[in-house]
Amino acid sequence: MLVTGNDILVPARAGKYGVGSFNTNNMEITQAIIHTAERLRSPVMVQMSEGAIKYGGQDLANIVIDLAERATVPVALHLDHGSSYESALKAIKMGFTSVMIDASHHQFAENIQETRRVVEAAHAMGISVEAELGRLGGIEEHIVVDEKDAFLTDPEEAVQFVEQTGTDYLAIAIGTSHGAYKGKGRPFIDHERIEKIEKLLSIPLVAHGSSGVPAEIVQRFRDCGGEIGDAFGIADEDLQRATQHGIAKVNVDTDLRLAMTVGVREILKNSPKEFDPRKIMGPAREVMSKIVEHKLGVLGSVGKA
Ligand SMILES: O=C(COP(=O)(O)O)N(O)CCCOP(=O)(O)O
Ligand SMILES: [Zn+2]
Repeated sequence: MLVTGNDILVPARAGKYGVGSFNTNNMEITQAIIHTAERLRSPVMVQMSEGAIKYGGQDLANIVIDLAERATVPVALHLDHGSSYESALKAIKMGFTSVMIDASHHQFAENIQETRRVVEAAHAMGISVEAELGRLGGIEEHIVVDEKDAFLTDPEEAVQFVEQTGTDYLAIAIGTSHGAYKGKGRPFIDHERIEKIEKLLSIPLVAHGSSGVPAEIVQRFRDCGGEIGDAFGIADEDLQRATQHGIAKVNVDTDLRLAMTVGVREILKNSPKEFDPRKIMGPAREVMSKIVEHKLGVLGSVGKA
């Protein structure tokens, strides 16, 4: 059933498990997310960035909404990284049941002001809101301590921010970063910071940049002609620890991008005569479903619906 983000994330925070929030850009990605969640009796969030909305528009949103409405588990449609009040309202008009206003690149006061505007409008329409404080940035050994802190979320500021905006859930910067290159080996995650914020805030916390970039998928990507550098993602153990301390929404996009591409490349490489889209996108959907299944297992949401 199609529900709001709060309907899914408030129980997740209370139950100390994470909910995967997977980006979609087409039908097959959407099916892999929702059908796998149904099979595993797991709540799930499907998110579209502004880039996905530009690419697929209401057509893609309607695919998500239709699958979500018919799903036997709770599904929310979430705007990922909404860049303005107007973008958030447009998404709500399109049928989104959760919206992010990402004003984290503004000064603290402006972030509060912009976020509060969206919260007031969204709440008037029964839609829940994600905001962001702090800035995602990979943490590398060479970044000195004070620079590192400039990126990461300040726990005391987070309390003020939530009190003054009324946001339903908060994306915090804890050392993760978007994309396939999150730091050598096992990227740094500031668990102490998460645990400080957990003690101060009772709302669901959000981790962006949480793809695991599994070595097996990276190798398959290379083996079928893909070119990728030293790619590393967030360790399963780090995600599991974070979900025990307030992280309830976990963003994953890169893993599904890699999985879909591996599925397509392997078919095109191994079956050069193939040009039936169902025989190309179908296997890609399978590779993605396996990634979703693994993630839901890591986050502990299996059987929670
Ligand atoms: O946190 C994440 C993804 O993290 P990941 O790269 O670790 O999967 N996201 O919010 C996904 C952002 C996708 O935006 P766009 O469609 O504009 O490229
Ligand atoms: Zn993000």
